[in-house]
Amino acid sequence: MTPAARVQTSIELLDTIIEAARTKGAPADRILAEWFRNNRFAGSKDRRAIRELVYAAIRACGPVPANGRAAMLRLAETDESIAPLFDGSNYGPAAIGDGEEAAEGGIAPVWLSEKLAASDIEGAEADALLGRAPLDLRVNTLKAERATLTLPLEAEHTAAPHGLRLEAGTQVEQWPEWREGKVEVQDTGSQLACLAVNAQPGETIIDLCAGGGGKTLALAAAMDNLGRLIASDTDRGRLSRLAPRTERAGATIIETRLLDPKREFEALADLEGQADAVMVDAPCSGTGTWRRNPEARWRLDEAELARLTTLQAELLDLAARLVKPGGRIIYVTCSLLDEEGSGQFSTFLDRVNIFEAQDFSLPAGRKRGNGMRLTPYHDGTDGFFIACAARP
Ligand SMILES: C[S@@+](CC[C@H](N)C(=O)[O-])C[C@H]1O[C@@H](n2cnc3c(N)ncnc32)[C@H](O)[C@@H]1O
Repeated sequence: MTPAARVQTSIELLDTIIEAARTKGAPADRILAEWFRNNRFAGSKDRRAIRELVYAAIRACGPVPANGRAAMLRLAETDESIAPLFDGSNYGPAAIGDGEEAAEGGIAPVWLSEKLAASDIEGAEADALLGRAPLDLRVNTLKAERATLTLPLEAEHTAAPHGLRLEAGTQVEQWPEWREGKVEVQDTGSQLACLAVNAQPGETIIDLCAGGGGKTLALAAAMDNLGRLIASDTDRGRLSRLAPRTERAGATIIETRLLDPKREFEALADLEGQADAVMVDAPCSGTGTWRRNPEARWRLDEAELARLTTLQAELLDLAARLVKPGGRIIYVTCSLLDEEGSGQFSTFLDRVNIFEAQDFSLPAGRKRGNGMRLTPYHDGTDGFFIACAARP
């Protein structure tokens, strides 16, 4: 493909991504993967260039752009190699018209930037939300040790005790060490959230919103495969992805429970007042993970945020019913909005007043309200709020 054709293809893909964000359709990475699958004429260099252009254009725009062309013109304002490719050539984009407007820049739609600023995420902190995430691994201590593991590429140690860092895009899934379950792909922030659980061998721990089980696997390793570890979620598809991962990781103590939305307690009733720890890795706006899916900024609206904060409160209340006396709740959200993080957690402590905030220390992060905050800017991790509530 010519460089101009790559730009035009990226514009068309951006049109699809923008429309999907407006209508809560497929995420950008899936849209790109499908296009690459259906257009085999695009070679690996074309695919890499198109991916770069599409993500750079998404990052360059704050509010939802009118269309892909406006998004690409926004990128052209900072990347001078792009404007000359609007040359009207075969398969290339039409020449830039007089007074043609580029999309608006910024961190996010205005309402969301304001909410972030009110949560002290502005300036360099906000800019870093749209950086590029490295590839972090967790060494699975059920099968290997960071100190002795050799990998095909040299990796640096992260702040997490079993964490390693590689360049974004490293194809670890092709490594024997990944296939043998010695390493898992997991952001350092997620690893530190699991560390805050302080999971011990022999405990009963519920990972209430386990999804595909990234954190469940880290908890199983911390528990040294001893005790009970219940992974629950309302999403059958996500939860079903846990089984092959469990097998690869050699985790033997994980039980999965599929929950019914609004009737979550029913599937967990036998665990009422039984858990040493409940981890609530709550569904959230994901403002801390924009490095990976920057178009998520365009999917969120105030109604969706309100739905999420209500659900988070309900899940905290459910966790409170499951914890035994002397047990703990670990609340985790990959959002940096206080209303999903420190605000949500403080409101919970006031509402269910038998719980007390418990201090804990992590090798990264700073205190925020009754918990800790990790940010891409300060900690080089995804953005997280992590807090612990103890039941006396
Ligand atoms: C932040 S993700 C969890 C990620 C997962 N813990 C991991 O480390 O890979 C939030 C999860 O909450 C789940 N969820 C949404 N509503 C729920 C509910 N009512 N009860 C339990 N889980 C729910 C979603 O399906 C999603 O998998």
